[in-house]
Amino acid sequence: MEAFRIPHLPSAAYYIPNFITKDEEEALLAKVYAAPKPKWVTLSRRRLQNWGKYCLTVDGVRGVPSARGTLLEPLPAWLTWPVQRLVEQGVFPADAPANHCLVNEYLPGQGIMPHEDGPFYLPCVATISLGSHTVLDLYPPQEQSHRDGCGENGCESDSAHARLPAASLLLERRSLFVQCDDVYRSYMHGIAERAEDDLANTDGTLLLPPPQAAIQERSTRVSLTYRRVAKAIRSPMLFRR
Ligand SMILES: O=C(O)CCC(=O)C(=O)O
Ligand SMILES: [Fe+2]
Repeated sequence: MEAFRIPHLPSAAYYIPNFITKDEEEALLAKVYAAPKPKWVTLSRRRLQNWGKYCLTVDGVRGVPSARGTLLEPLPAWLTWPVQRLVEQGVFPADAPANHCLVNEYLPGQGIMPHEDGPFYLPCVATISLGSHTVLDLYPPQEQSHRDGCGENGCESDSAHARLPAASLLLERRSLFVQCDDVYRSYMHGIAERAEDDLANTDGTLLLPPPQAAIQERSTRVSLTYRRVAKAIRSPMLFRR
């Protein structure tokens, strides 16, 4: 992985262009869009699918995260081969592979507020981009008191937008982006709500290689974000009284 390390950032962020082939991208997108309608959670700025884990409410039914714990269910087969490739690539160890995947869909003009993914997961997230590039902004650490609401993707911050990103990274379609350890724990990441990106005019450092044209129009992007749930309970039976 060292060969793919992004310079000028703390330990550690990595970028691998063309991590998957065009055929693999097409097959993954077909599966994402073949998922049953109720699998989609529609938020104001994007839609998402949650695979591999679910949480219990105090009543013991599926629902939002709670102190009762996180339960794991196996990832479907179509989301499993990338898990294996991430192990082969050295992103996750073979004895602790990714066991959870959030699938995000962004239409042009949509994004995600600056946030951190939080202690729910081991400090490493691997993102495969499908269908479109995007530009991901990384924001340097800030005071605890500025952290706002917490939800499915971690803790968000409105105030981070007011600051300049430490880096803006071009994530091409079919690429892999990995953030671990210090970057995972202390930086926030977000995607500005834009329909196009002016790659000649970013606030922070832009990841090379530069594309042919400075203005890149976004199309619909689907991201597969693989993580490992830190502490999971494997059997719902534990919750029966
Ligand atoms: O779509 C992306 O690349 C970022 C998604 C993200 O930050 C998340 O799911 O927590
Ligand atoms: Fe995130």
